[in-house]
Amino acid sequence: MMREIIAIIPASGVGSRMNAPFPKQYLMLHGKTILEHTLDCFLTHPHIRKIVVAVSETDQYYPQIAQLKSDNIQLVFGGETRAESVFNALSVVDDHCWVLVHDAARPCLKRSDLDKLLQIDDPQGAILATPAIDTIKRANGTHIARTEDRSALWHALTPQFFPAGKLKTALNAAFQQGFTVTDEASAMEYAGFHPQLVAGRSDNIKITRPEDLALAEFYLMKEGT
Ligand SMILES: Nc1ccn([C@@H]2O[C@H](COP(=O)(O)OP(=O)(O)OP(=O)(O)O)[C@@H](O)[C@H]2O)c(=O)n1
Ligand SMILES: C[C@](O)(CO)[C@H](O)COP(=O)(O)O
Repeated sequence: MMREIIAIIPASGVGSRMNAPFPKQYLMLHGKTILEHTLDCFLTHPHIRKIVVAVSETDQYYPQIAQLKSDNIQLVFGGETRAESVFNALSVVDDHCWVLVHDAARPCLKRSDLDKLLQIDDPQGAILATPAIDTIKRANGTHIARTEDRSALWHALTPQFFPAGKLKTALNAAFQQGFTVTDEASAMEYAGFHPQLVAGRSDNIKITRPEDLALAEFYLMKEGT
């Protein structure tokens, strides 16, 4: 049976680490906003029925937001945290659907990675991730406490792919218990699930700091899916 797949794009952050005059998702790269680049991957996918974008109430009057309105894009208001923005987006998604949650700040996602994730039919869900390639240190203040065994450590990326009803319940439980959720998988883990790790491309970067812009511009220029 074909699953009904909805994309959720949390795009309500302020981008404080970017130190830009406005939220980083509205910065332009190659003539488009970062948000538009991110949406392209989902708007052109035949198996994604709808895209829910969580935007902030203060940004709702941006001209770029007005241009977003289309038949398969629905806007909701984000929350104080990324997790709350995702939860608000889930409120307009039926429980039986599957949701692909992807950061607006990750515009370099390739269709090949999206398709890899969509092939997973694991009831515990799945996330794109890349294995740690640097030596990882645990800090004690400004000094090294110890070196971690990186053989089983992965960097979580997005999209993260879950049954909508399970994710809603997991996020709600995490909020109720005051558990800090920095990605959807951590809420699902808190609920006792063990989502699958799907190896993704390392160029699926999250634009976070000013130095990330030039790299994203390069990756977006590169051909290939
Ligand atoms: N309350 C929030 C916070 C973040 N996000 C979104 O979550 C994604 C990843 O978050 P991050 O990179 O941390 O973005 P910001 O929170 O905007 O950045 P910063 O932490 O530097 O302020 C971004 O697309 C951001 O817009 C969101 O929808 N709602
Ligand atoms: C969801 C995420 O991109 C996975 O690595 C990351 O947790 C977002 O963190 P941020 O501090 O909200 O950027």
